[in-house]
Amino acid sequence: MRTETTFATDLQRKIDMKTKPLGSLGRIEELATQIASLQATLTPRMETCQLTIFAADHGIADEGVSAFPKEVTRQMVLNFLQGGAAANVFAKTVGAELRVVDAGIAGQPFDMEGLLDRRIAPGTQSFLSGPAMTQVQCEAALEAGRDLGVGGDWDAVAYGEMGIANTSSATVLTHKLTGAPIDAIIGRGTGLDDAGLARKRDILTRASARTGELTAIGALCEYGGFEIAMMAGAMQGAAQAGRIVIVDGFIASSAALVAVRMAPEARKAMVFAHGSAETGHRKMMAAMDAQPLLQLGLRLGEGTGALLAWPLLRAAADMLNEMASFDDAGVSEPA
Ligand SMILES: Cc1cc2ncn([C@H]3O[C@H](COP(=O)(O)O)[C@@H](O)[C@H]3O)c2cc1C
Ligand SMILES: O=C(O)c1cccnc1
Repeated sequence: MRTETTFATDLQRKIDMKTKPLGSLGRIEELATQIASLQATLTPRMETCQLTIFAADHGIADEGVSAFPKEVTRQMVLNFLQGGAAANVFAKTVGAELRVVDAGIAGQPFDMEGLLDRRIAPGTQSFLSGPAMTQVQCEAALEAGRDLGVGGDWDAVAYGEMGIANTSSATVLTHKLTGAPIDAIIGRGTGLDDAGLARKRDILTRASARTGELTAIGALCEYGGFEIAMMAGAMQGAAQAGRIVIVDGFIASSAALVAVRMAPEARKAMVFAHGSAETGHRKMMAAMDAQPLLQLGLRLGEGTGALLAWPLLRAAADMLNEMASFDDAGVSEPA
């Protein structure tokens, strides 16, 4: 049996013998190394990708922390099901599958084809005055996520979200899990003006003062959302199944942070797609020692950035599998 070190040496040698100057494919070489190591093969498969969008509502939305009303969560889910959102369009562009999960949208359950029902409750409670969810709800959301993450036969999975006010959840979660001040993490989300941002800052500061230091699951119960908890569970499940997890922007990264704090091994499966325009995203990246692949100024969520990064993963695997070596091509090695 191949030991871990000979595998790593063989893999590096395979990359270095390709017809290119040493290291000249930069981050693509790093990606190839990550993918091949995760799949434990020198010929990894990276052909199929599925994006799951988790949708849920947030009690904290009623405090006026978003530029948009709560109903938009539900309206956007209809838009996903009709194929009209940015995530639908990009999924088509890059050849990825898309599915949508109701993790806890406010109001009555939908009865619509194409929507997976994993509803925990019709939205969380406002975390200004008490926990967003009970421990039982939190564990149910994590478990439903793990099930969804483990299932399927995709080479890579991407996770996105829809939930008005979920940048507020992501902000307080990151504050609690990294210790970075709220001020260094908070942003305008869907586009708050100065007065709106001041209000969001006040609400989140007061909400965060309710509790002291928290464990990852404790922070998730207090300040999370059902879509964030389910996403964190899905990331753990997919990582456990040895599948690449493409992490989207600000909200998805807060779920990744929760997942990694609960199960550090999950980090190995994660590829961070892009640097969100929401400033606090940098704190999350630093906390997970991650360098996002793309810088596109995105601040949408839905998994849009994750989808755009998917072709880079395919390119990395194709490089390993299809590119000629100096020997194959009869190209001279460096003098
Ligand atoms: C039309 C529309 C489509 C979206 N798609 C994703 N988001 C993004 O914005 C929300 C988070 O920002 P905040 O915390 O400021 O509410 C989430 O639903 C996120 O997915 C959207 C927001 C809107 C308005
Ligand atoms: O980066 C993101 O995922 C993001 C930022 C702002 C609003 N919604 C999503």
